[in-house]
Amino acid sequence: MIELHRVTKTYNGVKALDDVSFTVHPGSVTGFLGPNGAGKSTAMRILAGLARPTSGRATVLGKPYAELARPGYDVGTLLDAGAQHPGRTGREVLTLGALMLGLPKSRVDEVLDLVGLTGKEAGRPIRGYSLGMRQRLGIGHALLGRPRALILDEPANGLDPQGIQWMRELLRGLAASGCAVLLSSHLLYEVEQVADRIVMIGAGRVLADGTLAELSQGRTLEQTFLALTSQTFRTPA
Ligand SMILES: Nc1ncnc2c1ncn2[C@@H]1O[C@H](COP(=O)(O)OP(=O)(O)OP(=O)(O)O)[C@@H](O)[C@H]1O
Repeated sequence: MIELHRVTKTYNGVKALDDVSFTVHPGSVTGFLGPNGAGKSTAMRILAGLARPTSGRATVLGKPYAELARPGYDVGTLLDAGAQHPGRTGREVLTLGALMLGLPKSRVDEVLDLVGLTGKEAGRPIRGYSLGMRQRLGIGHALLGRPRALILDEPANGLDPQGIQWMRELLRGLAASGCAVLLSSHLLYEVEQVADRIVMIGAGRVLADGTLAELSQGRTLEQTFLALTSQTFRTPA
């Protein structure tokens, strides 16, 4: 379970998150949607222990990230696919991750296979990777410890249609095995295909939280999104 309970985050007096609560249950893919600057990354960074809430509580499997005894086994995160050192190879990144978790080297090959990176690609420095390859590597890194919760910030960016279909099946499979998946994206059609629940935020506040059917009521997710978020845009003076 991934949970935010009444989380507020203030940067220099500006509320990036304002009393935000939602829950991602085991066995579900929850799409986390909102316009640019709505607060999605801030919420995910707080859940991953990279930022502190100004008030409220953020937990994964019942505990704040910093209190998890085995974080790499409990939660996998992909917050910025570009965050790896460009001089490292994909295999080196995964091997370092596996070493940190005490996993055998064979797990690196399993994960490469899972995310569809070939041995040749894995042996190349990341600076030569396409965005889609970086995303695949980042997803693989998040999955190394077979975590029970996944926090993925825009993982579909840069994936080609086959890659998007692959990710859809991967995330559905992970949810079917009991994983709680929180997935932010601006690709509304894709979210519609993969998510069973949606949390929509705008200007730091939760605008909607429910199943796709509850939110859409016969409309597309895009129509629902535009209707709900239009009030959160500021009109230029
Ligand atoms: N470190 C920071 N310092 C100051 N303000 C910040 C910081 N991080 C985020 N913000 C502000 O918090 C608000 C929410 O930003 P955030 O990156 O969480 O939005 P987002 O929904 O992830 O946007 P996007 O879809 O563009 O990635 C924005 O107004 C942003 O400028």
